[in-house]
Amino acid sequence: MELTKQTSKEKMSAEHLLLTVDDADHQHSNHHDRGMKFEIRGLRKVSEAGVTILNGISVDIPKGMIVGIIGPSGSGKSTMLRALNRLWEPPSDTVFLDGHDIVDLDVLGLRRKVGMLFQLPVLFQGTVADNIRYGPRLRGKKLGDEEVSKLLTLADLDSSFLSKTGGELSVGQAQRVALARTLANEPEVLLLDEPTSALDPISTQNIEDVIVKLKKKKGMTVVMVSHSIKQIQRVADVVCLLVNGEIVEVLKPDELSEAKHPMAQRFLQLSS
Ligand SMILES: Nc1ncnc2c1ncn2[C@@H]1O[C@H](COP(=O)(O)OP(=O)(O)OP(=O)(O)O)[C@@H](O)[C@H]1O
Repeated sequence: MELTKQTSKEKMSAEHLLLTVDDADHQHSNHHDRGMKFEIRGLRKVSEAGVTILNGISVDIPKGMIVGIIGPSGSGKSTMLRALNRLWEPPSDTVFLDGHDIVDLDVLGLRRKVGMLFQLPVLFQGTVADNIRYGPRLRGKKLGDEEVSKLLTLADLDSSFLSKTGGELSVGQAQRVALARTLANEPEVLLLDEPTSALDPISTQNIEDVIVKLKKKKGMTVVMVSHSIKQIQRVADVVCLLVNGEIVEVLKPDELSEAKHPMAQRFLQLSS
């Protein structure tokens, strides 16, 4: 994968950060039946108290890529992520999905296309199968047992989980059910807000494997907030460093040690 090389200063002053992808695997795969791109342009958020939370973020999130978002606590990572499916409503003309301003899209349709997974899974009452059938049922589609099992397999769980309830699952298993439930909506993009921070290393690896598989086999676009530099290095194709509501660096995972911004360097030193 080649990203257009820019100096840090050029990056900071660029109106937007354009990632040019030249990824042989990305371009020549036949499996890419999912994935949409986001363009974020000058995204700002100021709190009611006048505090700047996002300070004009501009970045492209290309189709079929895993984009990692890292940065210190309170830097605006979750706020940025939540703008992408309008859990926080961004201003018009700032977030575009395949060229469409997302505030003009039907919000439920947007959230089907742009699925989200949080730090802690919250399962609905009923069985695992009920949870997975929930989203499609809202659209009048009844998933058969085979389809439900396939979704479970995709999330690395076997059919023995179908009849279990939330209380019978570990947090890691529940997170995989939450992932299967999101995948039941056939999303094109996955937003992941620290999806493994409550999980043990094995469950973390399971989720990471599924995320990478979804990108490779389905061409899913993934935006992942993580506090773990190592995780981002394992999973992401490109990393955005967010400091004080601004993207100060866009790097390949193996270039993270070359981050120039002082806050970014400090964060990276403390995290590694
Ligand atoms: N609705 C809101 N009103 C006021 N302040 C907010 C609101 N939402 C977020 N903030 C503040 O904005 C800043 C960024 O929050 P955000 O949760 O996006 O950061 P983060 O980088 O995801 O942090 P963490 O890594 O701790 O989860 C924080 O200082 C937070 O307190």
